[in-house]
Amino acid sequence: MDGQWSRLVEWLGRNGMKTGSNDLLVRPQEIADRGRGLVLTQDVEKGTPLFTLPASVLLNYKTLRTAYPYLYNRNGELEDITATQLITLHLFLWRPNADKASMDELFGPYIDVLPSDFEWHPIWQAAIEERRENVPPATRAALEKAVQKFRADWANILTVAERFPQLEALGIDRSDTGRALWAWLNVNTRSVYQQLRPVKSHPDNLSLCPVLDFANHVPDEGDGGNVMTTRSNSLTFHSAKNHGQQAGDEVFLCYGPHGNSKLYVEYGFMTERGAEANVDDIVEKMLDESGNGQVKRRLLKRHGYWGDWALYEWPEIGPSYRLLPALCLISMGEAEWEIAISGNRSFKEAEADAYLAQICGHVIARAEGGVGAGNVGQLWEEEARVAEAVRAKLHSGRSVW
Ligand SMILES: C[S@@+](CC[C@H](N)C(=O)[O-])C[C@H]1O[C@@H](n2cnc3c(N)ncnc32)[C@H](O)[C@@H]1O
Repeated sequence: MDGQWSRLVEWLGRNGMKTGSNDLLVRPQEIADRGRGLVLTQDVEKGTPLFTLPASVLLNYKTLRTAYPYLYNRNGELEDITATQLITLHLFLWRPNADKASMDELFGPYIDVLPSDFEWHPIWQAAIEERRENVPPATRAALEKAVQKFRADWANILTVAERFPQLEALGIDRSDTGRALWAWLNVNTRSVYQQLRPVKSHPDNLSLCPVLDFANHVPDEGDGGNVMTTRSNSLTFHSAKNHGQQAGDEVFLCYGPHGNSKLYVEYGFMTERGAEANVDDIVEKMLDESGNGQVKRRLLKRHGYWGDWALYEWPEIGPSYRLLPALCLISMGEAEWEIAISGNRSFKEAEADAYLAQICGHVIARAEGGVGAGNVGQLWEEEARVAEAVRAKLHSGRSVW
């Protein structure tokens, strides 16, 4: 890593980044159970700028334009391929072979420090090894969705490659799905949101960022550093705003307010913070069995209360609030429910409590059969724990809504 890091810093310097000891205040280091992480090279106050990446060293659809100009329209936007797919294609083409350096003239020294494999990642195990762990239903559904997303992205990359002789000439090995997934997982586990297009929510708003992508996740936003971008698309990483830190301390980034199921599926790791259990499958079944299932489904969708029903341990023990209208619809007439949802009548919480207790029972029972090692075991254990906690709160007579 030392040699690769020196080459990366040298490349960053050549491309306009300030890399002096007072400009770049971090270096990568192996951290137990987290792979590599970023550590401080000196003591810092809270909110200190740790480094600035100029726009030219960020790997995104804008900086790839010189390599694939024929994929862009007159306004400089991608036409037939998404940013995720284009970056995946670029990494696929320039993945280093064995111990050799990447031959990419644009981003070679950066591509050299990307992870050498993702064989430990659940999406890899599902998509390449056809291996499915026995995980809770919502985690399984999310995993299948991610595998489908990868397959669709790879299929479109190949379709585009066929249409453009310039791409075909680069010699894409269509059968090398593992190489494609290596590239795709790099994008999906390491890119950060960066607004590159006028529309904030556009899916092409993402960049792979050298150095920053060594930062590991921390659940509390205030314990992680802050990413600030400028109009010229350069990016500065500031240390945590909650506290100062000392030389040798790890600096983190909060990847978002994600529960362990999402962290497991998307990033392949979990934290110790706050168990949760998604109960979509159980509630769907209860609604169907209560009669008029299709009408109830449409009603909940129309009012934005369909799905994403969960039990939480953090920041407070209880169900997601959106579960209340869904559970009330099990026993209420549709007309009566519409009056309640419009705010003109309140929901009957006592009835919802009874259904919630049933749901907790289901979660606890299914977790008994769901054993597994490591992360998988932890997912099941957390489901049971949160369901027991919610049930205990119900039994104590405290309101859970
Ligand atoms: C953006 S990279 C961070 C750098 C990475 N550790 C490396 O070695 O290159 C994201 C990956 O780091 C690991 N990771 C991040 N935060 C973690 C944490 N809090 N605990 C364990 N692993 C973590 C996961 O493998 C995740 O997919």
